[in-house]
Amino acid sequence: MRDVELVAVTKRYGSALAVDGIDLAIPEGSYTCLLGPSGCGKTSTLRMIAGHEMVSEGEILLAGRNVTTLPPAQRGTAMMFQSYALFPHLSARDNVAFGLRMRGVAKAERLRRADEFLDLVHLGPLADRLPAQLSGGQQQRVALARALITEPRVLLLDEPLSALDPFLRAKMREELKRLQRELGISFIHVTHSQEEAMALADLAVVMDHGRIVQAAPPRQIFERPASAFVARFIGGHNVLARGAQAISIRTDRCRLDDGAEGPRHHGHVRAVEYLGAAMRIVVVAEDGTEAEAMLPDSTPPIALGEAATLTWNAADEHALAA
Ligand SMILES: Nc1ncnc2c1ncn2[C@@H]1O[C@H](COP(=O)(O)OP(=O)(O)OP(=O)(O)O)[C@@H](O)[C@H]1O
Repeated sequence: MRDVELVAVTKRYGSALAVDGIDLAIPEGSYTCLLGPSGCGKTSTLRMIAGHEMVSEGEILLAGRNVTTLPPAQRGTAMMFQSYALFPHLSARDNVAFGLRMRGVAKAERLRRADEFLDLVHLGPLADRLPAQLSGGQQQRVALARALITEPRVLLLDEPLSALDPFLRAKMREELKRLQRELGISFIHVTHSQEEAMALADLAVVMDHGRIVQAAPPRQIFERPASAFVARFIGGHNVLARGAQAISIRTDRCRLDDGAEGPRHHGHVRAVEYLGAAMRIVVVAEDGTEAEAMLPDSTPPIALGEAATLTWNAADEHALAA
């Protein structure tokens, strides 16, 4: 069973093509991240699934039902926006209960359910506070509870973590994953962050210019990027030429020349960064080709401008499609 299926979905704004005939199947109860550079069509795709944007061509199925022309409230989806859009004059509890008011649920039942969902996001004790009396992270939990109280089959999240500081972002990230697992519904999450997608996704969907360039579990994308674009975008890879063939090699598989057999990249050191658990160096060859390596933090100091040779095992090279 699939929670969401996109069939040849295209979105045009006037003559501008934002999403270009994409097919995508999202398995039941899974966490999907849509990622890619700015303008690649992530948000348009999410908004078409929600019904906030009509498709120009193609079909959208939710749990096997064709919802292409249905309004948002009849789709079984809920959306959590980047800006949380809470009502400033309503308490956290009333904000959460609001989702049910629109559906004609009686007041006592609404408030009881609102408390249940506030507990789910660990905000039970703050139910009476107004949004202005809550931190950004807490407001976001209220918004999350408000989206979840309608018991959607699919929760859509548009860059939900981008407004948070790095510490809170990591905490909320864990929280999102926990909720998705506990509720057993599908989350579809738009992000700019490769790291976020890696950490959260069962299925990571990399987009470029309105197309899906790879859709696979994060580990598979990292170990076998489909193209030079994906290898560069996902990070942690060097993309190098082998004659007419492009290959990728993980930067953590590169090491300083230790005399062992293997491909080599010789040049001088252009950058050295101490990253705590690792040291990142960039080596530029005579012809301008760059390669970087994540070296163990125990590596002896290397000076800028020094000659250096990187090497790796040929078996770790991955051939890229053109
Ligand atoms: N309402 C609109 N009218 C016209 N063009 C639009 C509209 N919304 C989006 N676009 C264009 O469609 C393309 C895809 O936009 P979309 O917002 O889906 O990309 P995105 O990947 O979510 O980008 P970002 O990461 O910057 O939010 C872009 O070129 C954008 O300029």
